[in-house]
Amino acid sequence: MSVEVYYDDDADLGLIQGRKVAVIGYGSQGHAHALSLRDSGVDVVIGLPAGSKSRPKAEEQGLRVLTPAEAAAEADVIMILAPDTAQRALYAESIAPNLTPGKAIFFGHGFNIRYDLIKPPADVDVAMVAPKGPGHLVRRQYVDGKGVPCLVAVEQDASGNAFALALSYAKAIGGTRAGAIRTTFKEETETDLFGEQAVLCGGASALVQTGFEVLTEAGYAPEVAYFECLHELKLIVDLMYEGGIARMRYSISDTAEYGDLTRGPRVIDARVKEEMRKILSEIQSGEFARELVAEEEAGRPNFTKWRAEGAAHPIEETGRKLRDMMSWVDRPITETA
Ligand SMILES: NC(=O)C1=CN([C@@H]2O[C@H](COP(=O)(O)OP(=O)(O)OC[C@H]3O[C@@H](n4cnc5c(N)ncnc54)[C@H](OP(=O)(O)O)[C@@H]3O)[C@@H](O)[C@H]2O)C=CC1
Ligand SMILES: CC[C@](O)(C(C)=O)C(=O)O
Ligand SMILES: [Mg+2]
Ligand SMILES: [Mg+2]
Repeated sequence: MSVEVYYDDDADLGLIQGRKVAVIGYGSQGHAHALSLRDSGVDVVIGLPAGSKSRPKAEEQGLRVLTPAEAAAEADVIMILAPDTAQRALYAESIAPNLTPGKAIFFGHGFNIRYDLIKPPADVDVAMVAPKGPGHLVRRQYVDGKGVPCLVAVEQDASGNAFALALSYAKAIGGTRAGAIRTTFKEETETDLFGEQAVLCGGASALVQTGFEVLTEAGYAPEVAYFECLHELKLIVDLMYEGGIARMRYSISDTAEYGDLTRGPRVIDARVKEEMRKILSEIQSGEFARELVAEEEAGRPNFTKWRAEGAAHPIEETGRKLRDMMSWVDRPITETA
């Protein structure tokens, strides 16, 4: 199945330049969208609660900051870039009363629409512009004259022009420089959750921690285990990123490649694949979303405990010491904020 990809020449920047955009939230994605929209000639206002710690950052960058309700009231296009778990209450309290007919509500991830946590009225456009990369990279690429590919979707086309407007927004943040792929809220949400849970974040973190534990419990030095299980992962992933798994295998030794081909499938075996399918079905059925919402409503008791346990894992202390020896690992991820 082929996808539709749109580039700069397919998008009319004038559409978004003719609207006032409220960016609600000024974190990883919010700062990247807001600064790049502004640099693309768009009239932007930031919506943040009164006590938000992001307020000084946005103000230092010369942006006008209002409350979410005030920003939504002023704007024609309201981009929601607050945490997914905060969006339902934010929408009910501050956005819905100001989402008047003819406006557009945009998202950076489809979670709250896909799981019916937010139900906009029928007379507004509902669309998504979701960069496929962390916000700080989105901003850095824009500044460098490049862009991060993004997904664009329309859930509700009240104006008849929602896709063109979303594409225009994607152009303003650099997305169509690299390519904007048309998708649906359902596809973006389900694949994004699956990717971060099974492979990118959950799968990779568990693989690294487990490998480190096996080596250190067998008596090997934590420093050596860190290099083998975490540090070198970036070097290997960079090769995959540049030329696929085949390119990575071309670069490594025959010894490593033979071990990869024979041992990899023993680590990620049929049981792991079955578990991945189960994780996907929990995403598709809404079970994961219900669990996340319940955890949030209960005040994050498990989330907080598991986050602290992860931060206390011995690999973190070893990593801190070793990274001090690496002068090139010194570019803070927040530097564009
Ligand atoms: N991180 C990423 O790179 C990606 C994120 N996305 C999506 O983008 C969206 C934003 O995620 P992300 O950028 O990671 O979020 P962050 O956690 O980095 O930032 C959230 C921002 O929202 C503010 N905020 C918190 N609560 C509220 C509220 N009630 N009303 C208004 N603002 C609030 C925070 O302020 P304070 O500083 O006060 O907490 C902060 O400025 C999510 O939908 C996410 O799934 C999509 C692709 C990649
Ligand atoms: C991989 C994590 C992510 O989906 C992302 C940066 O794309 C997220 O939700 O942060
Ligand atoms: Mg993602
Ligand atoms: Mg995600």
